[in-house]
Amino acid sequence: MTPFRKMHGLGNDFVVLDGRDRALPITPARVAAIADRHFGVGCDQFIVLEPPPPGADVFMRIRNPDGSEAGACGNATRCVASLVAAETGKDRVVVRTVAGDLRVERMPGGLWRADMGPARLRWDDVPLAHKADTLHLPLALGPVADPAACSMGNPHATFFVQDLDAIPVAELGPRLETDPLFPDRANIGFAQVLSRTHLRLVIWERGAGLTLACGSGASAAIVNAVRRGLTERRATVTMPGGDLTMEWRESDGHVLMTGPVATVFTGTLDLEAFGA
Ligand SMILES: N[C@@H](CCC[C@H](N)C(=O)O)C(=O)O
Repeated sequence: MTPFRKMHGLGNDFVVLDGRDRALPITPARVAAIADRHFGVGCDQFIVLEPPPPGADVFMRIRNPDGSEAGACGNATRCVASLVAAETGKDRVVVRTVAGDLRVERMPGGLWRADMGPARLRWDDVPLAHKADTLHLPLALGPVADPAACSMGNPHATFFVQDLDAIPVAELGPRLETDPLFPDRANIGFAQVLSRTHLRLVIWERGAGLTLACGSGASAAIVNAVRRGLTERRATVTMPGGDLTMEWRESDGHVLMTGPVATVFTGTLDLEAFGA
C-alpha cells in the first residue's frame, strides 16, 4: 500500500504521493482512475514528490486527471513547499518542476508565497500554433473574444469579460482549451475586472476542467491584465475557492503568488488496483 495525502489550495485539490524513496508504478491510466471523483479518491491534480535534483529541495511531478503532465501548478507548489518545510524546518523551499525552479517562502498567517518565475509572452512560448500577438489572440467563441496569452510554465489564455456570471464557462471551456491555436491545449481563464487592484477569475483548466482555483491561471490573469492596462501590478484575484494575492514584479518580470495550503486527510492506496 502507498500512503497519500489529500491537500488543497483554495479548493484546488491534490492527491500527493511521495516517490522520493522508491519509484512508484504510476501510469496515466492509474492517475485518471485515482483522480476520478466517483470511483477513485478524486482530485484536480495528481502530484508525485520525486528525489530533489541538485539545487532544489524536491522535484514535483504534476499530472492532470486526464493523465497528461503539466509544467506548473501554483496551488500545488505552495502545498508541496509547506510539506517539505515541515520536514526540514526550512522557511524557504525550492520546488523543481519540468518547467524549472520555483522558490517558495513561509509568510505570516499560515500563508505561503511562491515565486512563479517570469511570465513568458512570446507566441512560441505559450505555445501558439502560428505567430500571433499574444496580447490580442485571434480567437472568439460565443460571447467571448480577444484573449491575451502567456506561459507560466504552462499555457494560459485570459478572456476579459464584463459580467463573469453571464459566461457559460463549462460550455466554452472545453472548446477553447482544444482550439487548434493551442498545439499543447491551454488553460482558459475568464476574468472580470472589479477594480484596479481586484480581479474575479474562473478557470477552465487543461486536462482537469472547472476548478475552484488555479495559481498559474491567477498568475497569467494578473500579467495579462497589467499588459492590457486594466490593473496595477499588485492585485487580489478572487476565484470560486477564495483569494490569492498576486504581484507581477516590475524589476524582473517574476510573478509572486501568496495564498493558503491545507491537508484534509491522509490514507493509503493500492496503486495496482487502479488498472495497469
Ligand atoms: N491547478 C494548477 C494548474 C494545473 C495544471 C494545468 N491544468 C495544466 O495542464 O497546465 C495551478 O494551481 O496552477
